[in-house]
Amino acid sequence: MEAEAAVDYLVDERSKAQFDIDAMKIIWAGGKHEFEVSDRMARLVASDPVFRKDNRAILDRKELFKNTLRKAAHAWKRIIELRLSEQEASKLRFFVDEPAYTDLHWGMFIPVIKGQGTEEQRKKWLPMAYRMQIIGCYAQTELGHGSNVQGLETTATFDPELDEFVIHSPTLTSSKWWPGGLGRASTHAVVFARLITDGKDHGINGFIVQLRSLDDHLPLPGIIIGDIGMKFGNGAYNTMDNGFLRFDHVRIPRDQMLMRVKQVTREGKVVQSDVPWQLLYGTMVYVRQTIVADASCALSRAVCIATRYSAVRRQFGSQNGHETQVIDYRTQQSRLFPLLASAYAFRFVGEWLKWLYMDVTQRLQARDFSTLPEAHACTAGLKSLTTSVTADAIEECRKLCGGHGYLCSSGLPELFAVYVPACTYEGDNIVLLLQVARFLMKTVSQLGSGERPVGTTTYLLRLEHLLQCPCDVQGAEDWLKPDVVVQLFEARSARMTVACAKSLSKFSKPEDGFMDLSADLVSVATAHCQLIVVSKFVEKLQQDIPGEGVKQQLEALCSIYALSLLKKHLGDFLSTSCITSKQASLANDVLRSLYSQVRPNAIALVDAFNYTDHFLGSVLGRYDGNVYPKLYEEALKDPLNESVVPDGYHEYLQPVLKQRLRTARL
Ligand SMILES: CCCCCCCC/C=C\CCCCCCCCCCCCC/C=C/C(=O)SCCNC(=O)CCNC(=O)[C@H](O)C(C)(C)COP(=O)(O)OP(=O)(O)OC[C@H]1O[C@@H](n2cnc3c(N)ncnc32)[C@H](O)[C@@H]1OP(=O)(O)O
Ligand SMILES: Cc1cc2nc3c(=O)[nH]c(=O)nc-3n(C[C@H](O)[C@H](O)[C@H](O)COP(=O)(O)OP(=O)(O)OC[C@H]3O[C@@H](n4cnc5c(N)ncnc54)[C@H](O)[C@@H]3O)c2cc1C
Repeated sequence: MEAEAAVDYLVDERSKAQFDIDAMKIIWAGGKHEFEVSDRMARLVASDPVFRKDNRAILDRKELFKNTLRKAAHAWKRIIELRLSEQEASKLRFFVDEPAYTDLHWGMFIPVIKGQGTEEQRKKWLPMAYRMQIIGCYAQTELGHGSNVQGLETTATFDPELDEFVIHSPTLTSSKWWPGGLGRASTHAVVFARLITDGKDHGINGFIVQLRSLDDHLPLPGIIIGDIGMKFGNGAYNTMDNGFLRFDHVRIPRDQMLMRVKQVTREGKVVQSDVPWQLLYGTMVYVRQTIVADASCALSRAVCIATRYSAVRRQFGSQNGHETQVIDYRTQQSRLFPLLASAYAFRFVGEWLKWLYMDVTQRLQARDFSTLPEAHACTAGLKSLTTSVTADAIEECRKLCGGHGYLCSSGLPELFAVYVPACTYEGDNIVLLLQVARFLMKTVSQLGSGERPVGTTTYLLRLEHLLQCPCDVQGAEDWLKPDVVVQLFEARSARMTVACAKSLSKFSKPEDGFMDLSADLVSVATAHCQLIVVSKFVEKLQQDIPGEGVKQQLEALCSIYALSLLKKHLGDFLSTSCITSKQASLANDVLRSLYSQVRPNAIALVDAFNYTDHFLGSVLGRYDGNVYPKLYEEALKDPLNESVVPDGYHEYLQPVLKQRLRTARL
């Protein structure tokens, strides 16, 4: 092959940018300090050979898992040696880019003890967990029930004589099934089980249970445990040991029941504390919030690959003697740029959701529980919306890269396989949207009773106006006015919510209405969540945005985000009479001109994500655009190319070929 020239094939593209890219990098990272930490951690990981990840697709399961254990141990060593802060450590984990048992230990086991344990329990368990002297997981889902948490079957029966709980799996379907880190690594779990005292069932609660010996890692008596097997895709989520777990009358001391929400006294009396019982679901609220922030990362990564490759790839036509860059096709732009805009939109809504979560946490500490329902609805709804869009977008980016997108070396197949379960874990996306719809229906039904909607539902206070206001678009330029767009999204959501509430009121039993109208309720919830994302993008632009041209780029992306949603859900907007068909047609014209505005900035807008080539893991998304020689290099690394004649030739190919010769002679 020809010697490789050190050329940046995207240099011309970069020179077209009309904004200060360094300023945009800081906006994307969420601040100067955040940018600096992220940049440093990305480089640290990229330069460390232990964190190599280009061989994941070809390792067998055992090698893959052992390799993950090695990486996790090495990461932990580096974290201690370099005295990394929590923020730095979590960035380091992000750039290592490999699902591992440590995610559940840090992301769920520690938070569940923090959120549902008493002061005493936190003092006892957290120091060991922080030092990783114990490794924990979150064992809620069972073979028979995941979404329906109240339907879990594992029992925790109090034995007052010995002051212990007996944890038991009474049926096959009560086996814990799915918890990450459970299969091989965890020594402990927070197990969700039915609390039974004196023959009475008090519902679900969390219990800290030791699973494996801290000396030799063997399962403790009465514990049957293992990995649930290979999951979708090679490499991908198979670095994680999702596990099964059965209990045969396993005894734990009474003080291992997490007692912030409910307590069991020495005599076996159950005392409900004054915090809402829904705090039992609090860890899920926390993780859903992190999943929204993560969606913008996965989406931006796929978009970065597809955008760079679309600028490198040429097919047909002629531009100054060259074939056309595929990024210049309007169809490519209309598929790609809304995804680029969504990446930025999800970034900003993720920042806002983090703030909302911190706010609700502080209020809970001060015993103000009033914003909990809204925090639940926002985290559930936005988790659902952003993960569904991101999963579909990764697949769209694969298609945007044509045939080469299907190669593992494009980075997209693995990204897709790792990402799609986000639509299911931490709550199936449809089940979560139904929670949002329930919250909206409740909010609307309480409007007459003087209960004031709060936070993201405040717009429902202007219900009368929103139900009849015409859309304020006369000319195409009106579509660029943020207040016009926000009001339109409010009107669509309000009208769909009220229409559904009216249909529900016709049922004598509300549960029957919820069953019958569930598909419409999901559409209502989606409309409400899209309104939140649009509004938070608009609010972000009302802040001080430093850097030449940065605000203008973000304004264009915000309009693309909103108008492409309008185009996609035109049926909603037309059927609720929120807009006319003439206005819809104007919106389409504006979108085309916005795509032209973004086009020269596209490469710089994805460079602003500041992803290293190591993190992207994609030949197509390389920073220098040097795609073709690298595709060859990657192909030649495949084990199939290790020998010129394949293994199996003599046994299976040659005889067939010879037989064909004989047949031919006949
Ligand atoms: C190799 C490298 C290693 C590097 C290592 C380096 C070291 C590391 C250092 C640092 C690293 C940090 C790393 C951190 C990484 C973090 C990553 C985190 C990864 C996460 C991975 C995820 C894995 C997946 C986990 C799971 O899936 S856990 C299981 C999740 N399960 C669910 O989500 C179940 C879904 N079901 C439900 O939530 C509920 O059952 C329901 C659907 C809501 C129904 O509940 P039910 O009570 O039956 O229903 P209702 O009657 O509808 O509701 C009653 C009432 O409650 C309200 N409600 C419901 N939910 C909530 C809630 N969550 N909060 C508040 N309120 C709630 C609901 O609105 C109702 O209210 P009303 O009565 O008022 O209407
Ligand atoms: C990769 C991965 C990692 C996981 N990690 C963990 C973990 O660490 N710990 C843990 O405890 N769990 C974990 N889980 C389990 C996960 O939380 C559950 O799978 C998830 O909550 C969905 O529940 P389910 O499997 O019961 O789905 P089901 O509820 O059985 O869903 C099946 C179908 O039924 C539909 N459906 C269900 N209920 C309704 C309804 N009321 N109305 C309309 N449609 C409905 C759903 O939309 C879906 O289409 C993990 C799962 C995965 C895939």
